[in-house]
Amino acid sequence: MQDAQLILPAPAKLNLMLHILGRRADGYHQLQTLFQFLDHGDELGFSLRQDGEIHLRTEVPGVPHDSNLIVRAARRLQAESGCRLGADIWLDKRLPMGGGIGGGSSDAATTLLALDRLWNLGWSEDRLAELGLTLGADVPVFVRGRAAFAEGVGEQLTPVQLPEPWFLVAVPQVFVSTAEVFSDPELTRDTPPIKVRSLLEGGGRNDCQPVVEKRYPDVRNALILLSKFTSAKLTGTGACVFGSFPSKSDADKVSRQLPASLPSFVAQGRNISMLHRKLQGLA
Ligand SMILES: C[C@@](CO)(OP(=O)(O)O)[C@H](O)COP(=O)(O)OP(=O)(O)OC[C@H]1O[C@@H](n2ccc(N)nc2=O)[C@H](O)[C@@H]1O
Ligand SMILES: Nc1ncnc2c1ncn2[C@@H]1O[C@H](COP(=O)(O)OP(=O)(O)O)[C@@H](O)[C@H]1O
Repeated sequence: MQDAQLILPAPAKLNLMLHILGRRADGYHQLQTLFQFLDHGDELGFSLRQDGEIHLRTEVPGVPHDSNLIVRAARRLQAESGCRLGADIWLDKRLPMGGGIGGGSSDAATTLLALDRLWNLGWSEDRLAELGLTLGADVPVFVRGRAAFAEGVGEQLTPVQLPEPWFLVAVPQVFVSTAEVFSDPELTRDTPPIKVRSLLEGGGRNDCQPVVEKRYPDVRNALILLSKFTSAKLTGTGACVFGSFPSKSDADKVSRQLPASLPSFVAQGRNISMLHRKLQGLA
């Protein structure tokens, strides 16, 4: 990482609510969800290579080099732009994988924005978000970096201004498969659409929660534990669960009361992602 020319964050996100409205012919689900960023995330370092090679210098257990979303994002941007330059990339992985807080998607978005700069491509945000969508449904919101109400499969984004409370995010030690949750016959798929203006802070439910609670007792236990202190909810398809607090010290206090078997972290909700705040500072 110390050899990197450009070091950028890849923040986590929360789905403050997630409704499932229906299913498209291709099996993908139509959602309404509210994304807010957290001031906590991975960190990536980038250095230019003249030989066109893309090398992720950090090993990620369980994820082969070529299937890492960082490498896939870099190679896709290279192919689409016709750029002959390459990159060495380092990753400081802090976010739990498969946690519903978007670590992989955020890493991919940070890679797209970093290499657009490093390779001097001058791509628009629209073009980067469109390419991002081919990598995953959550990549566009990280490319745009603004808290948003999302519709479609998560790619139709309406920026929103939300309160920025402190969140306690508990991390049950299980891996939840997004595809498995979405293929569960018991999943609610008929929630009526709501209008963005009718959304209240923290309002709305997560339609995936009953299915995930049933399949993963550790997630259910985490929700029960956190519910003793505040209203607790699942983010995305889990496994992480979260609750909000008016101050960091309130959140820290509850974090200290959770059992050692349930790791957690405290972070502030942000309407502009820390990636975009850093990029604006560099501009
Ligand atoms: C539902 C969300 C909410 O944030 O869950 P999390 O992954 O964050 O938990 C995301 O949109 C997930 O996005 P992402 O994790 O990028 O999913 P993808 O790789 O695109 O899809 C994984 C699998 O989930 C199913 N899938 C995903 C998104 C969607 N709107 N409908 C689906 O049916 C599909 O079976 C797909 O093959
Ligand atoms: N850079 C990456 N970071 C995390 N996961 C990655 C990455 N690249 C590929 N993956 C794959 O994506 C899966 C989901 O990752 P992640 O984004 O952390 O979860 P979620 O979508 O639940 O928030 C992981 O299990 C892993 O196999």
